[in-house]
Amino acid sequence: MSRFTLIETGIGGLRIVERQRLGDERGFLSRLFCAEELASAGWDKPVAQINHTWTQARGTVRGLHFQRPPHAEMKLVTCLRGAVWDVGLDLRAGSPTFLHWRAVELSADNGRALLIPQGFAHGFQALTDDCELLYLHSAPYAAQAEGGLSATDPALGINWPLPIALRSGRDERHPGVTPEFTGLDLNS
Ligand SMILES: Cc1cn([C@H]2C[C@H](O)[C@@H](COP(=O)(O)OP(=O)(O)O[C@H]3O[C@H](C)C(=O)[C@H](O)[C@H]3O)O2)c(=O)[nH]c1=O
Repeated sequence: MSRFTLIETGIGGLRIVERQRLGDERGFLSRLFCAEELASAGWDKPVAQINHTWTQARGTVRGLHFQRPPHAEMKLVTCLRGAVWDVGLDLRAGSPTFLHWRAVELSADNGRALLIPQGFAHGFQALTDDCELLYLHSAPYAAQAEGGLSATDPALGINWPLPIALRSGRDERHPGVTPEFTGLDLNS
């Protein structure tokens, strides 16, 4: 009996993962990850790296980040403290939903995760102070393959729910999409 319910987002492979919590008088147990159960969700590689971020201020935006092939990675993003508005953006070359994005609220209360396939950019906005996220990555960090797009690019039209309170200098300097950008070729 799977502990996960997968919800399609309308963008192929980008899925919301609802977790079943097993509660009792002490509290609950929740399964964060299961290779066997999430294979059907498209997580078909070992976990290569696990990251933990803390974002102090409500309104902060991190992203939009991606790794270029052959370092493209899947991410399973879960919020363990506070709440975030989490965005997956399809950058797959030739995808019928190229440059389309979906957002979902992840929170410590709802325990859900966003499963982000290879070829996507990821970003989020903190909806509360003191947000902590746990990231499972299917590929190791490869600084030389890192890419970023502007979270405020009008061509993407991401309607962040709050005024953007803070971004890193690097995130503020990410470019917008250009006509020359045809996406990430996952076969390269
Ligand atoms: C992603 C990553 C970064 N780093 C180093 C690179 C920088 O020296 C420092 C902070 O990196 P950055 O500002 O890119 O981190 P975030 O902006 O918090 O990126 C995070 O938020 C966005 C929304 C994401 O999708 C990233 O995957 C996630 O890591 O950690 C590492 O050492 N390992 C890593 O896996």
